[in-house]
Amino acid sequence: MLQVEKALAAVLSAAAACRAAPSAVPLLDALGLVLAEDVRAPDPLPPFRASVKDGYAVVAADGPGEYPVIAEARAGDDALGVVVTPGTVAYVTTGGAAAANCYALPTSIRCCVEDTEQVAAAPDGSKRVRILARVAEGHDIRSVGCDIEKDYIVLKSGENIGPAEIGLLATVGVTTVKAYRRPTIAVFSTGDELVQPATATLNRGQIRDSNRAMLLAAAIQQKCKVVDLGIAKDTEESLMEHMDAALRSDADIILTSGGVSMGDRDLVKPCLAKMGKIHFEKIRMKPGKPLTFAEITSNDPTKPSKTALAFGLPGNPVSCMVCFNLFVVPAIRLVSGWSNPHLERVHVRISHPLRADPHRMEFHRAVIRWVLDDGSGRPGYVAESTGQQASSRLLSMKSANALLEVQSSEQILAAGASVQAILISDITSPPLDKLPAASSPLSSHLVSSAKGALADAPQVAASQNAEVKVAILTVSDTVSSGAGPDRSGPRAVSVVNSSSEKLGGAVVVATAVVPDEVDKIKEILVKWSDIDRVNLILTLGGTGFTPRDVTPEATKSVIEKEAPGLAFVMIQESLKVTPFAMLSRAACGIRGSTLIINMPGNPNAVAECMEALLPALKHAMKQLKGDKREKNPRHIPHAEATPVDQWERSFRAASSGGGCSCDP
Ligand SMILES: Nc1ncnc2c1ncn2[C@@H]1O[C@H](COP(=O)(O)OP(=O)(O)OP(=O)(O)O)[C@@H](O)[C@H]1O
Ligand SMILES: Nc1nc2c(c(=O)[nH]1)N[C@H]1C(S)=C(S)[C@@H](COP(=O)(O)O)O[C@H]1N2
Ligand SMILES: [Mg+2]
Repeated sequence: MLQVEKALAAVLSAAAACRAAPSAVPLLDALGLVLAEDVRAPDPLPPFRASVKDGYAVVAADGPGEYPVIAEARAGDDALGVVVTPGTVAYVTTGGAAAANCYALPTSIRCCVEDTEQVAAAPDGSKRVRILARVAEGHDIRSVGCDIEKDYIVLKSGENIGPAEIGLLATVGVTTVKAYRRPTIAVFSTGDELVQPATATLNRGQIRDSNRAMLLAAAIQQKCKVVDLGIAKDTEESLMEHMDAALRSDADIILTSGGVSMGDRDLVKPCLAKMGKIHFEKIRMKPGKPLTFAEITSNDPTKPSKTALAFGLPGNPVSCMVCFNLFVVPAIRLVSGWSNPHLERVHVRISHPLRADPHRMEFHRAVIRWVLDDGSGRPGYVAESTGQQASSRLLSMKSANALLEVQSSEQILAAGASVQAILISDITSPPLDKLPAASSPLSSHLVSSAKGALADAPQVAASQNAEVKVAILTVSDTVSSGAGPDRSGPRAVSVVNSSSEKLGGAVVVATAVVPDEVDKIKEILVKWSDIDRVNLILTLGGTGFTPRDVTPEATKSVIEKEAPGLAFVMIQESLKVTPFAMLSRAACGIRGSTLIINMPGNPNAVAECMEALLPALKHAMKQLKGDKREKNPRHIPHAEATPVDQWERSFRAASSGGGCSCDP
């Protein structure tokens, strides 16, 4: 079975080759598309010296006083011929032209009308005004091109076009733009048991087809054109007919659901094999294991050869939808020109215990929301499960805005543990009557739901009472820039959770990702140590020899006492795994009552290093808390020791013929 990451990599490499050619798109139709060209400003903005506010153009040297108003330049006027000379002023409005050729001298605009007083008109009826304040030259004037310079590249190829970008295109006069079109997606369901959703009465053995409507909606939500190809029977003939129809529809992506597992009439895979190349057909994930991915080619002689990405999604509706989000959405994004097609991830804290699957990574459906206190005393995201997670139970997808990535393990993740959440929808504020009020600290909610949820499971203390509060810092330019997923952080969370008891009741209370920069690393180490008072910080990555590897330097600059023994043991044990372990310059040490341990960035390294440290970490944690009883396990308390004359003892040993190392 393929790992999820490897499967996604296979999908993305195929999708990259299928990227649709860019085409000219009218301005408003470009919304949501990806730009396929750089866009330059043909002229400066503002094209003339413009007033920032409503007020008066004055000669700066004149200063406060009463002056005749000789002209008016409103927004839209060209203000040509308006010349403000010493002893005169001109009324201007925001955006009104105040170009240099309007005024004889370098002038300033005293824009705040509030800094002036209207006075009675002159006997000849001309307007006069009292200026109350002195102004510096150029004050409140937008110089030519101060917002956008001529020839400036306002938008680059590869950028997503949202409303602001549409505004920028309009600003520089672009009304048709080159952009990547969204793929066309053909959808059909498979299964003899399926009937149309409109079927009022179901005969025995029949179920309504839910997946097709769901996938069509999901594709439309991704701004794709869709082709609805109905329901295929569980026969090779019907399946091939639907596949051909999908290719004839010029679809870039074909989505089928059902018939990809081990059943004797699961015929989608053999059909895909006949029509093209299957890239993979089983994934180590839950739900969604039977997902099949292929590239198939139309052999319609009347048309140029066309290759389409074919996803054989599992029949169970939840499996189908989870696979759509994890694999089809990134493929759509890449075909549509996105440079980073990955789904957005956030770290969340679970508000009740979660049992991990022992064999496969699980994508647990959840509703995440932002709360003022996520249980660690600080604001953060909290995740509520959508309940029973059977892959046939579409209710477990209802309202779900995230998939919690639960690494496979024998453990139960404690309430309050931190996991990575993959965003699959907007984070909306749920109806308050459904969830505890945002202000109530999560901790009270944690304890009640933990007690109820898995009474028989070994309860680990909820985070705020945790014996050992752990924080995990992923140090990586790649992950912090969003160019790739954080594989080490979630793995470290899982390792800590599975070692919780051996660590004396450890819970991950905070996770973060920073680039390989000393200041950024130091800042969070100091905050977690001095403010949040966590007991143990694990940093992941940046301990090697590359120029950007600076985690040890950052760590040494914040620790007060070194703990070289920990680094020694990690390397010693790691050398049994890889000779490259000698390349880790990991540093370990103590700041206040916080132990900071650098670990290598390889996801396996965390488990390997934690394994090496476990025998002594619980002891170390207790010592850090000042637990005086925590001495060497073989410690003989002074009070009980019978006084021994150490010299006498050595003399006797030496003179008893036992010989001594210093004897000639
Ligand atoms: N379009 C659909 N709408 C609703 N339910 C469906 C749909 N397609 C399949 N199912 C249901 O999903 C379950 C699995 O269907 P099927 O056996 O075809 O899936 P599969 O791809 O072979 O994967 P697996 O059998 O491992 O779930 C069945 O209970 C089936 O009735
Ligand atoms: N246990 C263990 N230690 C390990 C590794 C590993 O995979 N497992 N990777 C090694 C490698 S390849 C390097 S380059 C150094 C530094 O890795 P880092 O720069 O990600 O910290 O850690 C080394 N130590
Ligand atoms: Mg099946």
